[in-house]
Amino acid sequence: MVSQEARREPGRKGPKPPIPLSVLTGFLGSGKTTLLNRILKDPAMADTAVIINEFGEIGLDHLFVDQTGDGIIELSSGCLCCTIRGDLVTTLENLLRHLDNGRKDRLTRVLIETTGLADPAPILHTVMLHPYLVMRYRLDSVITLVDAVNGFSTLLEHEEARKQAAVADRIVFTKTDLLQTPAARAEFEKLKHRLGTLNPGALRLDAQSDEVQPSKLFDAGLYDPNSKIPDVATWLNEEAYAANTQGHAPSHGHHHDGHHHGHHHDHDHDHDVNRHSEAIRAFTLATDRPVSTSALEMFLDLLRSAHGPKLLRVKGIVHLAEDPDRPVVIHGVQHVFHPPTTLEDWPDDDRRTRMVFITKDLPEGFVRKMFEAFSGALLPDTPDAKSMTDNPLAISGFTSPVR
Ligand SMILES: Nc1nc2c(ncn2[C@@H]2O[C@H](COP(=O)(O)OP(=O)(O)OP(=O)(O)O)[C@@H](O)[C@H]2O)c(=O)[nH]1
Repeated sequence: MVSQEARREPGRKGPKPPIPLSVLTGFLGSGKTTLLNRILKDPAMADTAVIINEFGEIGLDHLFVDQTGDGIIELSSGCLCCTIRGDLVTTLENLLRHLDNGRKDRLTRVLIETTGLADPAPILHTVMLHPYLVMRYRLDSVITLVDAVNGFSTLLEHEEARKQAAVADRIVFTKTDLLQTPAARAEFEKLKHRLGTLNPGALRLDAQSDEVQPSKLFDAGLYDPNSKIPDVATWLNEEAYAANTQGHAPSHGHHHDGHHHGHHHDHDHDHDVNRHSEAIRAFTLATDRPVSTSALEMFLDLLRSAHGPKLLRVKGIVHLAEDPDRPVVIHGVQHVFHPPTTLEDWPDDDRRTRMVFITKDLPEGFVRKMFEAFSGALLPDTPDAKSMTDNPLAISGFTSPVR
């Protein structure tokens, strides 16, 4: 699987390396087509297949994308995340078929542009859950465009926008050239602060600067094709989560459901920003203690079966008790986890188990307690482990298989 790719020597026979697949998302009018047009001119984008999802009876977006020909595939008459996932599977299969039968020479990456209202998770699931596609494609980056002018109010008002921001590996600010007034710039600061809570680990880029290039947008996955040693530190970016936790005192972790702040424009305090987005949290768990394989499986199984929809994104590297020299990498989007990957070695001296979480309506304390019950204090009758296994709701989670 992917770890084979990391070990592959040029010219050696074996399964073809998986093709990186990225998702370009962002709210309505955030500038997806504009950015796409710009990066498609870059020679690094040659041999990229772009799948554009239209929503509405007559697809128009492809008319505005400059490049024509084989590379652009339009999927219309529905939204990828809802009704036309089958079309996406067929399209991805056809691309492989063309590659395998020689009708297409090279396919270096696939980029899927979603509609502005799409939840990216089901699109990622389409690939992760497909037994063949998951072998031939690997999830590389989720790139989320955020309008610097309207982004703050969009985040406040639209759940889809918050989800798009929360699952991103890259956040690209668009329209920063329009931040002309002090008020607009102050609003932009609030937007950045809010994004820091939703998703502290994503690399931020400005569409108006030269930094928005394929090399910065892509290759955000664990595996850099140019390097044999996976860059786990960059991939997890756990320091960003730590800074985020320190920056937000625990007393701000709760929200006031009974009190809705209808007007949010002139409030800058965390409690006032938005009661909804407070439900999305980003945090990290770490432990020095090796984790047994069964404990890891139970923890993940319970999490994803009982709380799957609340796990917007989970990434981690785990020190297994049974195989301490070969860490296991986990990666999940909601209830769907990639098959865990075993690395041949630790990427650096840090051999702790580390996991980063972006959750919705799932408090950090709950996940932490559960993790401690299964990992740290795994002795059978510690109070935490006991309370977990005594919980009938928790037990029901054990029944579904870990992929
Ligand atoms: N000033 C400025 N305008 C921008 C920028 N990026 C995009 N726009 C403009 O914003 C409008 C919307 O951009 P699009 O690229 O069509 O946005 P989109 O996300 O593809 O839109 P939908 O497909 O409707 O979701 C267009 O008028 C663009 O010219 C930017 O960085 N600065």
